[in-house]
Amino acid sequence: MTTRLALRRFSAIPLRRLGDKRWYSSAADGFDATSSSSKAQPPSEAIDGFSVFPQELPSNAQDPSKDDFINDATSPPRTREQQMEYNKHESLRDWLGRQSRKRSVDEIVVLTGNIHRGSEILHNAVYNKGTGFNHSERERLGVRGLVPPRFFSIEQQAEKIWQQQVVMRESNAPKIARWRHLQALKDRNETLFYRLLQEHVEELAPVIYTPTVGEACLNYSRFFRRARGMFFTKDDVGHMHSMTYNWRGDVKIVVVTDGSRVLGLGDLGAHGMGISVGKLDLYVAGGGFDPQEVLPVCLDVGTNNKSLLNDKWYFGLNSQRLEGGDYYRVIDEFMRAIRHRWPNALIQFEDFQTKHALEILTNYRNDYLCFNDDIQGTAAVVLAGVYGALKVLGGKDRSEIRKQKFVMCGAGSAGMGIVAMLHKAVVKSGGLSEEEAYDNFYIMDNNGLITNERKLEFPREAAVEPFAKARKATKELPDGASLLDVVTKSKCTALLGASTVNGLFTEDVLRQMGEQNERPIIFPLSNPTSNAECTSEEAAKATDGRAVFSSGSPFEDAKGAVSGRLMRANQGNNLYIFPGLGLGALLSGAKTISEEMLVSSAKAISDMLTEDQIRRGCIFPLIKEIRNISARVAVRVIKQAAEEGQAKRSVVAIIESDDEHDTKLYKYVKRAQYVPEYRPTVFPVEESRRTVDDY
Ligand SMILES: NC(=O)c1ccc[n+]([C@@H]2O[C@H](COP(=O)([O-])OP(=O)(O)OC[C@H]3O[C@@H](n4cnc5c(N)ncnc54)[C@H](O)[C@@H]3O)[C@@H](O)[C@H]2O)c1
Ligand SMILES: O=C(O)C[C@H](O)C(=O)O
Ligand SMILES: [Mg+2]
Repeated sequence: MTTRLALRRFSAIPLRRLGDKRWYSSAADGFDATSSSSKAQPPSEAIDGFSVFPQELPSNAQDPSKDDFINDATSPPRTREQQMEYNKHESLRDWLGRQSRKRSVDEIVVLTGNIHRGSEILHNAVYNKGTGFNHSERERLGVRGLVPPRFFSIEQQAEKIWQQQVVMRESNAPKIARWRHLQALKDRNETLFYRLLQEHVEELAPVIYTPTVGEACLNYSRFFRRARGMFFTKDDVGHMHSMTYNWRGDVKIVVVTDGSRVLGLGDLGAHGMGISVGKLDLYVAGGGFDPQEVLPVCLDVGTNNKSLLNDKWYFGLNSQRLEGGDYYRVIDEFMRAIRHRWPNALIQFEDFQTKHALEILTNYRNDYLCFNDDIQGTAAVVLAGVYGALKVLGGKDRSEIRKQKFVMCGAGSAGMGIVAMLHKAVVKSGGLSEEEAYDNFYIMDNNGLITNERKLEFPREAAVEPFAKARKATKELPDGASLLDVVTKSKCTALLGASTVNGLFTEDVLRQMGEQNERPIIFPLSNPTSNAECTSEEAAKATDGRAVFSSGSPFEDAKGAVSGRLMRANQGNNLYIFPGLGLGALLSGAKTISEEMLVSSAKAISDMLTEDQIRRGCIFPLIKEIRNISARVAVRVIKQAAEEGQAKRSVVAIIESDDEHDTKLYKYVKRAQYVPEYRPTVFPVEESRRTVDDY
């Protein structure tokens, strides 16, 4: 305390950004910052005349509405342009010298929070830059001699790691080996990891996310190296509030799973952590969230997966899943704990089994900033895909959705989320009543076609009920009718799969789709690849390349067997939605996620398609554009929030400012996106006494 007071009196640097961090000083400076002794010396008496002063590393993801976004030259480089400039130089002298030979400084700020010096910095993935520490940082942080002598910029480092990935790709190394290579990088240098991911997102998304993340989740206990995220278990009930304080820093976004339905792989218990981590990697690389502000969570409420329970290395609780009230108590305490600690954080529910997913969403969606990715994110990406497909089909506008007849294979959280949103879109397109619009949908589950004769289990199948009621069983299409019969007799135009059943779209079924449609819409959405209802090759072969194809996991474009026509293999994965939706929701200041925000996200995506892409059969913009796609989605979400009266004043002011507000909002969002750039750790402030040549 006394030390702090001393600091306050003697330091030329304002303390306002210190927060509750302990400040740090090295022994070399002649006093121990952590001591409460009144003998502590003020920084101005540090032996080399410079104070060593802790602050948080400045993020370059900013609240762009704040005035202090633009720095003056004597505060740490915060904007990404300033940080990039700083990082080009091998020492402070070099950096300052280039700015102005006459520049003088008073203090040196060491921006490494309350962590220690030397090897501890090198072993901290947040601060570590490896060979990227410039000479001044090496000196000040006590890492001189602990890293190889030569300085490499982040661009050079990224190029080196990328070359290793290319070698692995070219030597057909398993994707999981590439996943491990990247996780190891993340464990030692997060900034470089995200830099690489951002630069090569098209090739690396399938490595760190779907489908490879599925394989990683299957073996997560064995792959475990370094703790990531937070686990809350059933044994933590009563302690969750306090546990959230074990997590450092501010959190803007939480992805939480209970591991009960990981992709199409079923109950993977505590291994579900892998999916939360993978989603958040895309929030960072694709959405522009600061990696310091994301929190992956796995709720370990047990598992019913026998092989995990019998696996002596399984790292989750060795017990059966909680059910009923006990289960919902865990969820509720978790939700309250998060809100108590980080009141503005967005919570994404991920991979909860269908029997709980809808109920959890219903319980919290009106009071918390939250959404379910599998129900809502998936629905929005499929709606975007259908709008994109209408363009490829030459439709004149979105209202043509009402002419489509959909067969949905899978009546789980994904399938029912999709049809609920498509049904609303059909009704909104005009011309059909709610009742009439149900006729555009045929829902199937493992027992075949679902009709009014089906006995539904409530509340689990409540979402199915209106579709079931409206589909009267007939002699032609009785309850339980087969997929081939349903496809043939319904004359459907679109075949969607969220069934988890690999090969469900058989050659007969695909061929029939091709016979009854000039351009059949075929979406095998189940993940990972091993669960897809069909491959791109199968769809292209059976339809001679005419299908408008989109799968949950990535496939290669494929050629029709007769004409050799190239069929575009789009990837219809909710990765197009969640990063931008989250970004928009948080930047707008919204308190809840509305259905209309999701619909706006879908429209934003299909609006981005270019004529050339449409000609080539693309129904989504390219994944390599994901940061811009996310920014476009965020703009629509912000505007929707404003329309609902949910947006904060500063963004409403932009919207009301003039006709150019879309461009302004876009810039606003882009400025808020974090860019993986090394954050300066050592920085001079206050021009007064010393000149550059003094150090
Ligand atoms: N592409 C994406 O972005 C995305 C998003 C979410 C979910 N998914 C995938 O969707 C799949 C389903 O997820 P869920 O949460 O709804 O799972 P779920 O297990 O709750 O639902 C699966 C449904 O498929 C039905 N089904 C099983 N066999 C069938 C068959 N032979 N014919 C027709 N239906 C059959 C089941 O009865 C059930 O209704 C998963 O593989 C998941 O990875 C993809
Ligand atoms: O995780 C994905 O790739 C998409 C989706 O959330 C799923 O559960 O399959
Ligand atoms: Mg999911």
